[in-house]
Parts: sequence; structure tokens; C-alpha cells
Amino acid sequence: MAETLGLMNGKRGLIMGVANNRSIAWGIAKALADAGAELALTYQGDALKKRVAPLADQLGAFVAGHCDVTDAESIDNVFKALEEKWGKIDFLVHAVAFSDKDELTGRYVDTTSENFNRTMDISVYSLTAVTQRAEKLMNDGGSILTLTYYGAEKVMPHYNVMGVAKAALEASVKYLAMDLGPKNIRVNAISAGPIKTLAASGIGDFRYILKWNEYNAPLRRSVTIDEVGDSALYLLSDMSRGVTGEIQHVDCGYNIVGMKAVDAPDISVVKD
Ligand SMILES: NC(=O)c1ccc[n+]([C@@H]2O[C@H](COP(=O)([O-])OP(=O)(O)OC[C@H]3O[C@@H](n4cnc5c(N)ncnc54)[C@H](O)[C@@H]3O)[C@@H](O)[C@H]2O)c1
Repeated sequence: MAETLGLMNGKRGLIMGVANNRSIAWGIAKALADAGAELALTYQGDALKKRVAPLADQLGAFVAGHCDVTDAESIDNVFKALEEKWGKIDFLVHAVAFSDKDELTGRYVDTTSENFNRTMDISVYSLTAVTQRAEKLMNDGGSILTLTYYGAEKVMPHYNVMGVAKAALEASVKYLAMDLGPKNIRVNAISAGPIKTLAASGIGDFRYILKWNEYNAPLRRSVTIDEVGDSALYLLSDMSRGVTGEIQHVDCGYNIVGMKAVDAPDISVVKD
């Protein structure tokens, strides 16, 4: 981890999307805590509470409660808890996405209306829903960060409706950045390279996608949650005070590549 002592001293914020210690949100939480931030975490349902509570303890973080972004009341309760505890917040991390894994394989054209709408609600609208609440607590400016993926820009195998959702999420970042800029609230996204997490395990042939990235990214490896965490620290701290509406790739450079590297081996899909 990079040396960041004190960069976030005096700053407080909410991190949504920690499921376990492999979550990207956990990498971000660790980087922020190391830099001196005070954190609040949410969890989605009792099953995840058991995992999130000990992780929160490790960082001395406040557990702001259950939050399912499809349930507006649960979002309101979390922000009420934050208002009571701190009065204001300085940053918000939105690392939340979901789609039916049966539709993260095969053809996009077969997406159902039900899963399309659910994917959009959880993975796209939720950023706007939490931003509405955060705006009221960011009375001294702030920084909001979400997580996206290259499948928003280019067609990736099996990413399907999630690619469409991430494209909408990236457009939301820009519209929110414009709306909140006059209040000195910045809104950015990190487009992370593939990382083996709970959510990623739902994507068809994920190991193949991961390997392909490792062989073909300029850095010839895949990115880690700690590296995403350090880039998030930049976007959530005053170091990036002149940056908003930005989609920052943190993917070992994969997004600049046009075709297979000449030194990359030919690989094929390996089924578990
Ligand atoms: N892992 C990757 O390869 C990768 C790459 C780029 C972007 N991302 C994005 O990073 C973000 C975090 O995912 P991750 O890979 O760390 O996986 P993860 O499974 O650790 O985290 C996903 C989180 O979304 C939460 N979530 C899902 N539905 C929810 C709901 N209805 N209400 C509240 N929370 C809900 C889960 O509780 C979980 O904490 C997602 O937006 C994902 O699309 C992941």
C-alpha cells in the first residue's frame, strides 16, 4: 500500500458494498482508514452483517445498518443514522451492482424485461438515490465515487445487461457531476479491471476474462483491490479537488489495448 499518512484526517464518509474481504469496497475502506478517514459501512441483509461487522471492527468503522438499495426506507435509515452520528459527511462510495447470473451468460438479446429493470434499479438508479441523500449531508462540499467496468464501453463476453447498466451508470456520473458541481460536490467513477469477487463470480467464463486481461494488459497482470483503493483515495481526497465527472481506468492499462499481445499465449475457456 502507498504511504498516505493523514491525507484523510478529519474526513468522514460512507462506504456501501462491502460483502467480504475480497470486495473492492473493502480495498477502498482499508486505503481510506489508513489515510486517517472515519468510516461508516452498510451491509445488505443479515447474512452479510456477520461478515461486515468484524471487518468494520478492524477499521474502527461505524456500522450504519442494513441497506438494500431497492428499499428507499432502508436508504433513508442509513442517512438518518449518519446525520445523528456526524451531522455531515465528506465522501460516499457506491460499490453496488446486481444482475441475475442466468443472464450474465449467453446473449444480451435474450435479456428479460424483469431482469433488465432490476439490474438498472440496483446498479444504476441507486447511485442517484444515495446521491440525493448524500447531497443534504455534504454541506461543506464532498466527493462521491462509484465503480464501473470496461464492459460499458466495449462488448465483453457475457457482461450483457450489466454492460448496458454500466454505460448508464457512467452517464449518470456526468449528469450528477454537473448538478452538484456548484456545491463543490464531485462525482467520479473508477473503471476497475476484472477482480475475483463475489459479484464477479456470477459472470460467465470469468476466469477466462481474468486470464485474458493478465496476459494482454500493458502491466501483464490484473489489478488488486488495494490498488483500486489507493486510486479511490485520490478521487475521494482533496488531491483530486479539480476533478469531477471523470471515469478513471484502474485496470493495469487494459483499456488502451487494441488486440492480443504478441507475447500472450493463446488461451481457451476453462470450465470449472
Ligand atoms: N470485480 C470486478 O471484476 C469488477 C470490475 C469493475 C467494476 N466492478 C464493480 O465494483 C462494484 C463492487 O463489486 P465487487 O466486485 O467488489 O463485488 P462484491 O460482491 O464484493 O460487492 C457487490 C456489493 O453489491 C451489494 N449489493 C448487491 N445488490 C444490492 C442491493 N440491492 N442493495 C445494496 N447492496 C447491494 C452486495 O451486498 C455487495 O456488497 C460493483 O459495482 C461491480 O460492478 C467489479
